[in-house]
Amino acid sequence: MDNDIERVLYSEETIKEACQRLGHQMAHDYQDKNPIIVGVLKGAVLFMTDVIREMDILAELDFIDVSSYNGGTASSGEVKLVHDLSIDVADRDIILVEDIIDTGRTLKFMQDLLKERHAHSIKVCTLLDKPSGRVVEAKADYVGFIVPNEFVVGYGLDYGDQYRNLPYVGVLKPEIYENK
Ligand SMILES: O=P(O)(O)OC[C@H]1O[C@H](OP(=O)(O)OP(=O)(O)O)[C@H](O)[C@@H]1O
Ligand SMILES: Nc1nc2[nH]cnc2c(=O)[nH]1
Repeated sequence: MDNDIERVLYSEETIKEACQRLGHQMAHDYQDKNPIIVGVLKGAVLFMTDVIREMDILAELDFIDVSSYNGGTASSGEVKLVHDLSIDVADRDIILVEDIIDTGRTLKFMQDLLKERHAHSIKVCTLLDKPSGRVVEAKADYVGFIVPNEFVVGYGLDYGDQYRNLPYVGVLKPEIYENK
């Protein structure tokens, strides 16, 4: 799998430092609020499990599965709810945890859903933010890294549902796409 990577953008060590920074900041901001921390499947799984270990506060965890990339490098433009939350979010403080914000469509979809369900507050923590990809307005409150306009994989992020288990974030060799 390592052989398919052209360039590492964020190493394991760099990601660990970002998880500590973001986790400590959120723990400070959410002390005594008992937030619901919502991981967005599947991409945010690795980031979510690492960042919550840096948060020494009471919190509930939940997951939502939404998808719009169909395995390729371009957004289909249509966000689908694959699996819903299990906790009622009404009057609760929500932290959405994402691996990446690119076009912003996924985040907007989830924010609209949580607002409809009367969440008390909604904040967003993302490992990666790609502002150059935006199609709709979307902003995160806690950001690990601003990424260049490239399709990245690893640490939860996939290409064709592969590469999620790489411990770092990188860019694939061009021939991997060409051979598909
Ligand atoms: O800002 P956007 O352009 O909407 O892209 C961001 C979303 O794309 C990826 O999810 P994807 O739909 O690929 O599902 P996955 O997490 O299961 O891989 C990623 O995990 C984000 O949720
Ligand atoms: N794997 C991956 N998924 C994405 N979803 C939105 N942008 C990206 C990206 O750069 N890489």
